[in-house]
Amino acid sequence: MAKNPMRVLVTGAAGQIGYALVPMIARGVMLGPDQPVILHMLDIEPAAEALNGVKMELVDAAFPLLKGVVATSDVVEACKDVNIAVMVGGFPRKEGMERKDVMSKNVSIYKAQASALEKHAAPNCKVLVVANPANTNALILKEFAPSIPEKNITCLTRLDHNRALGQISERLKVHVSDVKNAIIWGNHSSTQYPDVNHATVASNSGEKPVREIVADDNWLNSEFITTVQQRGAAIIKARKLSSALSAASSACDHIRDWVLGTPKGTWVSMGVHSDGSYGIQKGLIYSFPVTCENGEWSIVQGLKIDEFSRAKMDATAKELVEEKSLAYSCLN
Ligand SMILES: NC(=O)C1=CN([C@@H]2O[C@H](COP(=O)(O)OP(=O)(O)OC[C@H]3O[C@@H](n4cnc5c(N)ncnc54)[C@H](O)[C@@H]3O)[C@@H](O)[C@H]2O)C=CC1
Ligand SMILES: O=C([O-])CC(=O)C(=O)O
Repeated sequence: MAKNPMRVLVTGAAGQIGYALVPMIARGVMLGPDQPVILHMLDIEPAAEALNGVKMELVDAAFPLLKGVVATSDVVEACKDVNIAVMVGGFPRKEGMERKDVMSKNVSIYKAQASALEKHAAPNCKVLVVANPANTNALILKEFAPSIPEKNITCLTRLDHNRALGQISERLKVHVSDVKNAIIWGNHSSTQYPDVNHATVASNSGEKPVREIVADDNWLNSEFITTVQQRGAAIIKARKLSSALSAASSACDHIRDWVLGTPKGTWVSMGVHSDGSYGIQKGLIYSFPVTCENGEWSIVQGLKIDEFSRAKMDATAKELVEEKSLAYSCLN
Protein backbone atom coordinates (compact mmCIF):
# COMPACT_ATOMS: atom_id res chain seq x y z
CA MET A 1 0.00 0.00 0.00
CA ALA A 2 1.24 3.50 -0.83
CA LYS A 3 2.60 5.44 2.15
CA ASN A 4 0.94 8.67 3.32
CA PRO A 5 2.92 11.75 2.30
CA MET A 6 5.27 13.28 4.86
CA ARG A 7 5.36 17.05 5.16
CA VAL A 8 8.88 18.47 5.00
CA LEU A 9 9.59 22.09 5.83
CA VAL A 10 12.63 23.83 4.34
CA THR A 11 13.19 27.36 5.63
CA GLY A 12 15.33 29.71 3.55
CA ALA A 13 14.13 27.71 0.56
CA ALA A 14 14.83 30.49 -1.94
CA GLY A 15 18.51 30.49 -0.98
CA GLN A 16 21.34 28.47 -2.43
CA ILE A 17 21.15 25.44 -0.11
CA GLY A 18 17.37 25.48 -0.51
CA TYR A 19 17.72 25.38 -4.28
CA ALA A 20 19.94 22.30 -4.08
CA LEU A 21 17.93 20.64 -1.31
CA VAL A 22 14.31 20.74 -2.44
CA PRO A 23 14.83 18.66 -5.62
CA MET A 24 16.74 16.06 -3.56
CA ILE A 25 13.80 15.80 -1.14
CA ALA A 26 11.31 15.62 -4.02
CA ARG A 27 13.35 12.80 -5.62
CA GLY A 28 13.32 10.66 -2.47
CA VAL A 29 16.97 11.17 -1.54
CA MET A 30 16.03 12.22 2.01
CA LEU A 31 13.17 9.89 2.93
CA GLY A 32 13.46 7.04 0.47
CA PRO A 33 12.17 6.21 -3.01
CA ASP A 34 8.78 4.98 -1.75
CA GLN A 35 7.97 7.95 0.51
CA PRO A 36 5.72 10.63 -1.00
CA VAL A 37 6.37 14.15 0.28
CA ILE A 38 4.64 17.51 0.52
CA LEU A 39 7.19 20.31 0.54
CA HIS A 40 6.65 23.37 2.72
CA MET A 41 8.99 26.15 1.65
CA LEU A 42 9.43 29.27 3.76
CA ASP A 43 11.36 32.41 2.94
CA ILE A 44 11.02 36.08 3.82
CA GLU A 45 8.72 38.44 1.95
CA PRO A 46 11.50 40.08 -0.18
CA ALA A 47 12.34 36.60 -1.51
CA ALA A 48 8.71 35.67 -2.24
CA GLU A 49 9.02 36.02 -6.01
CA ALA A 50 12.19 33.92 -6.13
CA LEU A 51 10.51 31.34 -3.89
CA ASN A 52 7.58 31.19 -6.29
CA GLY A 53 10.09 30.58 -9.10
CA VAL A 54 11.43 27.56 -7.18
CA LYS A 55 7.87 26.30 -6.80
CA MET A 56 7.33 26.69 -10.58
CA GLU A 57 10.47 24.64 -11.23
CA LEU A 58 9.31 21.91 -8.85
CA VAL A 59 6.05 21.69 -10.79
CA ASP A 60 7.99 21.64 -14.08
CA ALA A 61 10.24 18.81 -12.89
CA ALA A 62 7.17 16.52 -12.49
CA PHE A 63 8.59 14.57 -9.55
CA PRO A 64 6.50 11.41 -9.01
CA LEU A 65 6.92 11.52 -5.21
CA LEU A 66 5.99 15.19 -4.83
CA LYS A 67 2.34 15.41 -3.76
CA GLY A 68 2.14 19.11 -3.04
CA VAL A 69 4.09 22.33 -2.51
CA VAL A 70 3.39 25.12 -0.04
CA ALA A 71 5.49 28.23 -0.75
CA THR A 72 4.96 31.00 1.76
CA SER A 73 6.43 33.79 3.80
CA ASP A 74 3.98 33.05 6.63
CA VAL A 75 5.81 31.05 9.28
CA VAL A 76 2.59 29.61 10.74
CA GLU A 77 1.41 28.30 7.36
CA ALA A 78 4.91 26.96 6.72
CA CYS A 79 5.08 25.02 10.00
CA LYS A 80 1.54 23.59 9.88
CA ASP A 81 1.62 19.82 10.47
CA VAL A 82 5.19 19.33 9.28
CA ASN A 83 6.85 16.02 10.18
CA ILE A 84 10.39 17.13 9.34
CA ALA A 85 11.76 20.68 9.60
CA VAL A 86 15.06 21.56 7.92
CA MET A 87 15.99 25.02 9.15
CA VAL A 88 18.25 26.64 6.57
CA GLY A 89 16.88 30.18 6.72
CA GLY A 90 19.33 32.84 7.83
CA PHE A 91 22.43 34.58 6.66
CA PRO A 92 25.62 32.84 5.51
CA ARG A 93 29.07 34.10 6.47
CA LYS A 94 31.35 35.77 3.94
CA GLU A 95 35.08 35.36 3.39
CA GLY A 96 37.11 36.22 6.51
CA MET A 97 34.24 35.69 8.96
CA GLU A 98 33.84 32.92 11.55
CA ARG A 99 30.45 31.21 11.67
CA LYS A 100 29.65 32.81 15.01
CA ASP A 101 29.97 36.23 13.33
CA VAL A 102 26.47 35.71 11.88
CA MET A 103 25.15 35.01 15.39
CA SER A 104 23.35 38.29 16.03
CA LYS A 105 21.46 38.10 12.73
CA ASN A 106 20.54 34.45 12.99
CA VAL A 107 19.73 33.54 16.61
CA SER A 108 16.74 35.88 16.73
CA ILE A 109 15.26 34.03 13.74
CA TYR A 110 15.55 30.77 15.68
CA LYS A 111 13.93 32.19 18.78
CA ALA A 112 10.98 33.44 16.69
CA GLN A 113 10.57 30.25 14.67
CA ALA A 114 10.81 28.01 17.75
CA SER A 115 7.34 29.00 18.93
CA ALA A 116 5.79 28.57 15.47
CA LEU A 117 7.21 25.07 15.24
CA GLU A 118 6.17 24.22 18.76
CA LYS A 119 2.60 25.34 18.15
CA HIS A 120 1.98 24.18 14.60
CA ALA A 121 4.27 21.30 13.62
CA ALA A 122 3.05 17.69 13.81
CA PRO A 123 3.68 15.94 17.13
CA ASN A 124 7.11 14.31 17.14
CA CYS A 125 8.38 16.58 14.34
CA LYS A 126 12.12 16.06 13.78
CA VAL A 127 14.10 19.28 13.47
CA LEU A 128 17.47 19.74 11.77
CA VAL A 129 19.14 23.16 12.06
CA VAL A 130 21.55 23.92 9.22
CA ALA A 131 21.91 27.72 9.44
CA ASN A 132 24.98 29.00 11.26
CA PRO A 133 25.98 29.05 14.00
CA ALA A 134 24.19 25.71 13.69
CA ASN A 135 24.70 24.27 17.21
CA THR A 136 23.78 27.52 18.95
CA ASN A 137 20.77 28.20 16.70
CA ALA A 138 19.56 24.69 17.57
CA LEU A 139 20.15 25.38 21.27
CA ILE A 140 18.10 28.58 21.08
CA LEU A 141 15.35 26.75 19.19
CA LYS A 142 15.36 24.03 21.88
CA GLU A 143 15.22 26.54 24.74
CA PHE A 144 12.40 28.56 23.19
CA ALA A 145 10.34 25.51 22.18
CA PRO A 146 10.31 23.65 25.49
CA SER A 147 7.44 21.36 24.51
CA ILE A 148 9.38 19.86 21.59
CA PRO A 149 11.28 16.88 23.02
CA GLU A 150 15.02 17.63 23.22
CA LYS A 151 15.79 14.50 21.29
CA ASN A 152 13.91 15.92 18.30
CA ILE A 153 16.16 18.96 17.87
CA THR A 154 19.49 18.44 16.12
CA CYS A 155 22.02 20.35 14.05
CA LEU A 156 24.04 19.48 10.98
CA THR A 157 27.59 18.25 11.45
CA ARG A 158 27.18 15.47 8.90
CA LEU A 159 28.80 17.69 6.31
CA ASP A 160 31.95 17.80 8.46
CA HIS A 161 31.69 14.04 8.99
CA ASN A 162 31.45 13.46 5.24
CA ARG A 163 34.36 15.85 4.67
CA ALA A 164 36.48 13.77 7.08
CA LEU A 165 35.62 10.58 5.18
CA GLY A 166 36.36 12.38 1.91
CA GLN A 167 39.82 13.49 3.07
CA ILE A 168 40.77 9.97 4.17
CA SER A 169 39.51 8.51 0.92
CA GLU A 170 41.53 11.03 -1.13
CA ARG A 171 44.64 10.35 0.90
CA LEU A 172 44.37 6.54 0.62
CA LYS A 173 42.97 6.56 -2.91
CA VAL A 174 40.09 4.32 -1.82
CA HIS A 175 36.41 4.88 -2.43
CA VAL A 176 34.75 7.04 0.21
CA SER A 177 32.14 4.35 0.90
CA ASP A 178 34.98 2.09 2.12
CA VAL A 179 35.79 4.54 4.94
CA LYS A 180 33.54 4.75 8.01
CA ASN A 181 33.17 5.70 11.66
CA ALA A 182 34.99 9.00 11.67
CA ILE A 183 33.66 11.30 14.42
CA ILE A 184 33.05 15.01 14.54
CA TRP A 185 33.03 16.13 18.15
CA GLY A 186 31.57 19.45 19.22
CA ASN A 187 30.77 22.61 17.37
CA HIS A 188 30.22 23.09 13.64
CA SER A 189 33.00 25.67 13.72
CA SER A 190 36.75 25.80 13.35
CA THR A 191 37.12 24.30 16.86
CA GLN A 192 35.35 21.07 15.87
CA TYR A 193 37.42 17.95 16.43
CA PRO A 194 37.48 15.49 13.52
CA ASP A 195 38.63 12.23 15.12
CA VAL A 196 39.64 9.11 13.17
CA ASN A 197 40.89 7.08 16.13
CA HIS A 198 38.02 4.61 15.68
CA ALA A 199 37.55 4.94 11.92
CA THR A 200 38.14 2.01 9.60
CA VAL A 201 38.86 1.33 5.92
CA ALA A 202 37.44 -1.72 4.18
CA SER A 203 40.01 -3.89 2.40
CA ASN A 204 40.10 -7.38 0.90
CA SER A 205 41.25 -8.70 4.26
CA GLY A 206 38.48 -6.97 6.27
CA GLU A 207 38.22 -3.64 8.06
CA LYS A 208 41.49 -2.02 9.12
CA PRO A 209 42.00 1.00 11.41
CA VAL A 210 42.47 4.24 9.47
CA ARG A 211 45.50 5.10 11.65
CA GLU A 212 47.23 1.85 10.69
CA ILE A 213 46.57 2.23 6.95
CA VAL A 214 47.38 5.95 6.74
CA ALA A 215 50.51 5.30 8.85
CA ASP A 216 51.21 9.01 9.29
CA ASP A 217 50.13 10.23 12.73
CA ASN A 218 51.68 13.59 12.08
CA TRP A 219 49.34 14.20 9.13
CA LEU A 220 46.31 12.79 10.98
CA ASN A 221 46.97 14.94 14.06
CA SER A 222 47.56 18.18 12.21
CA GLU A 223 46.84 18.80 8.52
CA PHE A 224 43.91 16.39 8.32
CA ILE A 225 42.22 18.09 11.29
CA THR A 226 42.74 21.65 10.06
CA THR A 227 41.64 20.76 6.52
CA VAL A 228 38.30 19.48 7.81
CA GLN A 229 37.93 22.36 10.28
CA GLN A 230 38.65 24.93 7.56
CA ARG A 231 36.87 23.27 4.64
CA GLY A 232 33.87 25.63 4.78
CA ALA A 233 36.22 28.64 4.56
CA ALA A 234 38.12 27.01 1.67
CA ILE A 235 34.84 26.57 -0.25
CA ILE A 236 33.91 30.21 0.39
CA LYS A 237 37.34 31.30 -0.88
CA ALA A 238 36.95 29.23 -4.04
CA ARG A 239 33.25 29.86 -4.82
CA LYS A 240 32.79 33.23 -3.17
CA LEU A 241 29.72 31.53 -1.74
CA SER A 242 29.44 28.99 1.03
CA SER A 243 28.96 25.31 0.34
CA ALA A 244 25.52 24.40 -0.90
CA LEU A 245 25.32 21.12 -2.78
CA SER A 246 27.39 19.28 -0.16
CA ALA A 247 25.37 20.89 2.63
CA ALA A 248 22.09 19.86 0.97
CA SER A 249 23.31 16.31 0.36
CA SER A 250 24.55 15.97 3.95
CA ALA A 251 21.24 17.29 5.29
CA CYS A 252 19.54 14.47 3.36
CA ASP A 253 22.03 11.96 4.82
CA HIS A 254 21.33 13.26 8.34
CA ILE A 255 17.54 12.95 8.09
CA ARG A 256 17.62 9.69 6.12
CA ASP A 257 19.78 7.95 8.72
CA TRP A 258 17.78 9.41 11.61
CA VAL A 259 14.45 8.27 10.15
CA LEU A 260 15.46 5.04 8.41
CA GLY A 261 18.40 3.99 10.62
CA THR A 262 22.19 3.75 10.33
CA PRO A 263 23.65 0.63 8.70
CA LYS A 264 24.77 -2.07 11.15
CA GLY A 265 28.28 -1.40 12.46
CA THR A 266 28.28 2.20 11.25
CA TRP A 267 27.90 5.41 13.15
CA VAL A 268 27.50 8.98 11.94
CA SER A 269 27.96 12.41 13.53
CA MET A 270 24.99 14.52 14.59
CA GLY A 271 24.72 17.65 16.70
CA VAL A 272 22.42 16.53 19.53
CA HIS A 273 21.65 17.63 23.06
CA SER A 274 24.26 16.33 25.45
CA ASP A 275 23.15 13.98 28.23
CA GLY A 276 26.59 14.33 29.85
CA SER A 277 28.17 11.53 27.78
CA TYR A 278 31.96 11.81 27.49
CA GLY A 279 31.91 14.49 30.20
CA ILE A 280 30.28 17.07 27.94
CA GLN A 281 28.11 19.62 29.77
CA LYS A 282 24.47 18.50 29.77
CA GLY A 283 22.10 20.41 27.51
CA LEU A 284 24.67 21.71 25.02
CA ILE A 285 24.00 20.86 21.39
CA TYR A 286 27.24 19.02 20.72
CA SER A 287 28.23 16.74 17.85
CA PHE A 288 28.64 13.12 18.93
CA PRO A 289 28.96 9.78 17.18
CA VAL A 290 25.45 8.32 17.02
CA THR A 291 23.63 5.29 15.71
CA CYS A 292 19.96 5.51 14.75
CA GLU A 293 17.21 2.93 14.99
CA ASN A 294 13.40 3.22 14.86
CA GLY A 295 13.62 6.96 14.31
CA GLU A 296 15.76 7.62 17.42
CA TRP A 297 19.43 8.46 17.73
CA SER A 298 21.67 7.25 20.54
CA ILE A 299 25.17 8.35 21.39
CA VAL A 300 27.78 5.65 20.84
CA GLN A 301 29.14 4.82 24.30
CA GLY A 302 32.40 3.45 25.62
CA LEU A 303 34.87 4.80 23.06
CA LYS A 304 38.37 5.19 24.44
CA ILE A 305 39.41 8.84 24.54
CA ASP A 306 43.11 9.68 24.71
CA GLU A 307 44.60 12.86 26.15
CA PHE A 308 44.97 14.54 22.75
CA SER A 309 41.28 13.94 21.97
CA ARG A 310 40.14 14.97 25.46
CA ALA A 311 41.76 18.39 25.14
CA LYS A 312 40.20 18.99 21.72
CA MET A 313 36.74 17.78 22.83
CA ASP A 314 36.86 20.13 25.82
CA ALA A 315 38.05 23.11 23.76
CA THR A 316 35.11 22.86 21.36
CA ALA A 317 32.69 22.38 24.30
CA LYS A 318 34.12 25.54 25.89
CA GLU A 319 33.43 27.47 22.70
CA LEU A 320 29.81 26.26 22.74
CA VAL A 321 29.38 27.50 26.32
CA GLU A 322 30.73 30.91 25.24
CA GLU A 323 28.49 30.95 22.16
CA LYS A 324 25.49 30.27 24.36
CA SER A 325 26.08 33.37 26.45
CA LEU A 326 26.83 35.42 23.34
CA ALA A 327 23.54 34.22 21.83
CA TYR A 328 21.59 35.28 24.92
CA SER A 329 23.29 38.67 24.88
CA CYS A 330 22.17 39.08 21.24
CA LEU A 331 18.58 38.24 22.21
CA ASN A 332 18.41 40.79 25.04
N1 LIG B 1 25.67 23.39 9.11
C1 LIG B 1 26.29 23.34 7.94
O1 LIG B 1 26.99 22.36 7.66
C2 LIG B 1 26.16 24.45 6.94
C3 LIG B 1 25.46 25.59 7.23
N2 LIG B 1 25.34 26.59 6.31
C4 LIG B 1 24.52 27.76 6.69
O2 LIG B 1 23.22 27.63 6.11
C5 LIG B 1 22.62 28.92 6.00
C6 LIG B 1 22.03 29.12 4.60
O3 LIG B 1 23.05 29.15 3.64
P1 LIG B 1 22.72 29.54 2.11
O4 LIG B 1 21.57 28.78 1.60
O5 LIG B 1 24.01 29.47 1.41
O6 LIG B 1 22.33 31.08 2.29
P2 LIG B 1 21.44 31.98 1.33
O7 LIG B 1 21.66 33.38 1.73
O8 LIG B 1 21.67 31.60 -0.10
O9 LIG B 1 19.96 31.52 1.70
C7 LIG B 1 19.40 31.77 2.96
C8 LIG B 1 17.93 32.06 2.75
O10 LIG B 1 17.34 32.26 4.02
C9 LIG B 1 16.38 33.26 3.88
N3 LIG B 1 15.99 33.83 5.16
C10 LIG B 1 16.55 34.86 5.86
N4 LIG B 1 15.86 35.08 6.99
C11 LIG B 1 14.86 34.18 7.00
C12 LIG B 1 13.79 33.94 7.91
N5 LIG B 1 13.63 34.68 9.02
N6 LIG B 1 12.93 32.95 7.62
C13 LIG B 1 13.07 32.21 6.49
N7 LIG B 1 14.04 32.41 5.60
C14 LIG B 1 14.93 33.37 5.86
C15 LIG B 1 17.02 34.28 2.93
O11 LIG B 1 16.05 35.14 2.35
C16 LIG B 1 17.67 33.33 1.91
O12 LIG B 1 16.80 33.03 0.84
C17 LIG B 1 23.71 29.91 6.36
O13 LIG B 1 23.56 30.31 7.72
C18 LIG B 1 24.98 29.09 6.18
O14 LIG B 1 26.06 29.62 6.92
C19 LIG B 1 25.90 26.50 5.08
C20 LIG B 1 26.61 25.37 4.74
C21 LIG B 1 26.81 24.26 5.65
O1 LIG C 1 31.56 27.60 6.34
C1 LIG C 1 30.46 28.16 6.19
O2 LIG C 1 30.20 29.32 6.51
C2 LIG C 1 29.36 27.33 5.64
C3 LIG C 1 29.40 26.08 6.39
O3 LIG C 1 28.95 26.01 7.52
C4 LIG C 1 30.20 24.97 5.85
O4 LIG C 1 30.52 24.95 4.65
O5 LIG C 1 30.53 24.09 6.62
